[in-house]
Amino acid sequence: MRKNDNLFSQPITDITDFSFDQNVAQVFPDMINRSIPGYPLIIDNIGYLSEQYAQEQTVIYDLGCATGIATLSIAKQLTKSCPIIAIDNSLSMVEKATQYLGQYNHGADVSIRLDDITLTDLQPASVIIMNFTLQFLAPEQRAQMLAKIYDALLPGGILILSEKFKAEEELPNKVLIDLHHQFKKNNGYSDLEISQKRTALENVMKTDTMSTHFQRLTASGFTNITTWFSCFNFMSLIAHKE
Ligand SMILES: C[S@@+](CC[C@H](N)C(=O)[O-])C[C@H]1O[C@@H](n2cnc3c(N)ncnc32)[C@H](O)[C@@H]1O
Ligand SMILES: O=C(O)C(=O)C[C@]1(C(=O)O)C=C[C@@H](O)C=C1
Repeated sequence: MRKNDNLFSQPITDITDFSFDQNVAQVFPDMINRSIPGYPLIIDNIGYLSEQYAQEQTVIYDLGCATGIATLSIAKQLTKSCPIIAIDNSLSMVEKATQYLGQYNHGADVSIRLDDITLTDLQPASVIIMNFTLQFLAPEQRAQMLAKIYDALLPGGILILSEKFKAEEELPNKVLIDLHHQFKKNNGYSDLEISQKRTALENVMKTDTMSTHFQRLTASGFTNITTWFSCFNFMSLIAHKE
């Protein structure tokens, strides 16, 4: 049963920075489904794209796997013989992911690791997923992370990168934020919940513009960058290594 996210429903006098602690891990599936437009569609297609681009006997990474929702989608759709390695640096998330993946008889070789993705070495891989994870790294760590991913990818490999983004100009940005907030309201979040969570995220989730994403990926060597999903201020793209 999915636990309802009401973490920000009561007035909080001193709002602390958002972190992926036990409280968040408990309600995470509900939180992410009600917060990111098109999340189930993104998850389905991550599984589909992973199966399409996976190369036999190479690794598939899910970096910042949280409770393992994308990992499971990959595991369910994969017909190739590829180990799936899901990594997160939150113990509560890794515990949840282990429990969640354990409930399914998906038949894939999945390992879930507690590790910091900025510090861990990556093995040669054909598919690397970062589904709303890069945005939680410090901005100065992001180019280095992408360079490491690019180095680990085999020719023909792909990165699937999903992010919340900001528009270049103030008014378009406001339009996207308003639409997102309306989406959250339609999913049962109050104005107070929306604003308190926004404050909690302010210091820890610094979003980039689409042009920053494209430029940084291109500078790392990626080609044929395609935004395959976009709704309000959320997007998912696929970037190739030739
Ligand atoms: C928004 S969640 C990702 C959602 C998940 N990928 C999905 O598809 O449901 C971001 C995750 O990244 C993890 N994370 C943030 N920084 C990390 C780091 N340096 N190393 C490993 N995991 C990290 C957090 O613990 C959190 O679980
Ligand atoms: O809830 C919001 O307003 C968000 O910005 C969404 C977002 C994300 O983009 O990852 C932020 C934190 C939670 O992990 C779930 C969703």
